[in-house]
Amino acid sequence: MIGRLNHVALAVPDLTEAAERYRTALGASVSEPQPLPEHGVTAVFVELDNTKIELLEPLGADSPIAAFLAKNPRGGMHHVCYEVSDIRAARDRLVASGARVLGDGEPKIGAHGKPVLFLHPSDVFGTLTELEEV
Ligand SMILES: CC[C@H](C(=O)O)C(=O)SCCNC(=O)CCNC(=O)[C@H](O)C(C)(C)COP(=O)(O)OP(=O)(O)OC[C@H]1O[C@@H](n2cnc3c(N)ncnc32)[C@H](O)[C@@H]1OP(=O)(O)O
Ligand SMILES: [Co+2]
Repeated sequence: MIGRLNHVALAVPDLTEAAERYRTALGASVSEPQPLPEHGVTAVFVELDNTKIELLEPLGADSPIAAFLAKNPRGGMHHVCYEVSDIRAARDRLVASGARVLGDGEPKIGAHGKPVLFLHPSDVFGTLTELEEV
């Protein structure tokens, strides 16, 4: 069911500083900032040969990553994202296995313009897990 690793997301306290560090010290190709108000974050993507790194900073008062950054003020690994071909079938299979889907359970459009869902970290061994339909 799950396919490629689409991205690994890092929450950072300062997106501009993090993007610049990836560009200069790590020599990476980094996208321009992408505000995602419906998700409460601003994101950039670091393009790698085999996957992407998503750098995230909070956007707005109700950002879902604010509590994470309060606990991890220097930033930290926030979630992984796997690709699936049918996100509703994947959701239904995971819910049938006892996993909780966050939000109202309906896929939302993510940073890549594709439907995404999140599984509660407690149901996937402590790692917040995103699915993206490709
Ligand atoms: C979709 C656009 C973009 C894309 O790729 O396209 C993105 O990826 S946007 C990413 C930002 N959006 C989300 O993360 C949405 C899903 N996340 C959530 O709904 C929350 O972050 C949630 C529910 C996972 C945690 O919310 P919050 O931290 O406010 O709640 P708690 O503090 O009560 O935490 C509950 C429990 O979960 C543990 N936790 C929290 N965040 C993480 C994490 N990133 N990885 C692992 N575990 C996490 C937290 O420590 C608590 O554990 P407990 O043992 O109960 O103390
Ligand atoms: Co993501």
